[in-house]
Amino acid sequence: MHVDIGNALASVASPGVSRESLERLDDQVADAHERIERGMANADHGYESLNLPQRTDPDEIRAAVEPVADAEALLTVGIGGSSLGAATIANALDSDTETVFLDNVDPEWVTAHLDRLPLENTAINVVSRSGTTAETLANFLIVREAFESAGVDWTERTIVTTGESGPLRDLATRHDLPSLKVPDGVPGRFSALSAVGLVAAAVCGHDLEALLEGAAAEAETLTGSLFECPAYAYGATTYALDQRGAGTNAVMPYAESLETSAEWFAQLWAESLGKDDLGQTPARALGVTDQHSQLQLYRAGPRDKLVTFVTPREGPDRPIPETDVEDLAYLGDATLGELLDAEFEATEASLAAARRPNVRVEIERVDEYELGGLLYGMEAACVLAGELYGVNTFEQPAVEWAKKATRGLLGGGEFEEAEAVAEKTELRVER
Ligand SMILES: O=P(O)(O)OC[C@H]1O[C@](O)(CO)[C@@H](O)[C@@H]1O
Repeated sequence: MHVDIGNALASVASPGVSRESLERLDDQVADAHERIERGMANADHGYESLNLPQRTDPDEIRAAVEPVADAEALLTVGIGGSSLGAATIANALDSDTETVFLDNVDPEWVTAHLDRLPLENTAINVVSRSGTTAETLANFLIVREAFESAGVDWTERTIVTTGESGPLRDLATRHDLPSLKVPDGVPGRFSALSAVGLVAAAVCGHDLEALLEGAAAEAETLTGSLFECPAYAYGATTYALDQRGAGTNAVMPYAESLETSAEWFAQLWAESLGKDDLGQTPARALGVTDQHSQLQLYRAGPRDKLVTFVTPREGPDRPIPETDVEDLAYLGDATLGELLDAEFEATEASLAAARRPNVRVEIERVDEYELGGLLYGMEAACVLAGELYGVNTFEQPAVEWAKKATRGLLGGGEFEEAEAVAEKTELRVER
């Protein structure tokens, strides 16, 4: 990926970061890079994520999905990092395989998906590192029941990706299901370039080697300076802007195919950096659509955010037909791609003109190689930012409270968190 931080400089934006500040910060980047390199070399928890381009075995993944490689549809049952990486890749790339990601427990929504999928020709990709995530297991039990009710042998259509032990590992063993292991030392939000993210890509027929080669090429750019490494330029600049008041990072891809990547980024950024009262709030946006929605706030609201544009340099195009509507005649001389590019450049300039910080992240095009580089680059940026914040990037203790409360509310044990739910302070305003 390529990064342009020009519109984040103090000479352009407020909040902004001066070149001098970036040069001082670069010393911390160099120290952080040494810790990151050491962590990778030692395969330390979390840092191991940045070794995935070398660790992941595409042949092992293809072998596991071989029984369902011809599936008409793929149903992925997982949540958070066990779904978003796979969804980012699947939703970015064209495939004849219909993909559905069950990463919520909305009964109407789950039922609607199950009712319309051709279950006899649908593969089930159930993913959970722990194997105990309530949403994933509840949805898997419902999916299994739906297959049984339809007379389809779910054991012939299911691939399991999970940890070394736990209920899902037991299920795979009991039913002799094709299974893959969630790699040790890789938190879910950093696992897109492992079996967790690549089983879906394999079933969809995507080029796993190209995804990993793009990631490996991005890994080669990791040097000790933000002025030489795009990932570190992004991680350091967003950190510096947050330190200067940009507490929100609105990620705005200018491609429908990259919309899910903003959702994936949101988990990566929030769950990695949101600790010890620190962290930057990721907001999800989409270009051009949000120029007619959130741009008003970004350009004229509080000076508390930066906008991260993610844009492919090239892609398929389509001419706009001529029109006899005089005011719109200029459109007939253009293509949709030219309109999209003009709108992106205009919006980027619009923010700079209002001295609102923004960063441009570019990839050549939306293909496996470039996507692998983007995923890896943002992961490396996040690891660097975590080093600069001084937080524990790779744990997520704050999510456990609600899990315990949920379990307590459903009679799954005695949890004081569940009691706290009952003590909610109310001030109801009824219609
Ligand atoms: O893969 P698992 O263990 O089902 O966890 C799913 C997701 O839930 C979390 O643990 C947060 O609850 C995420 O970090 C993770 O990606």
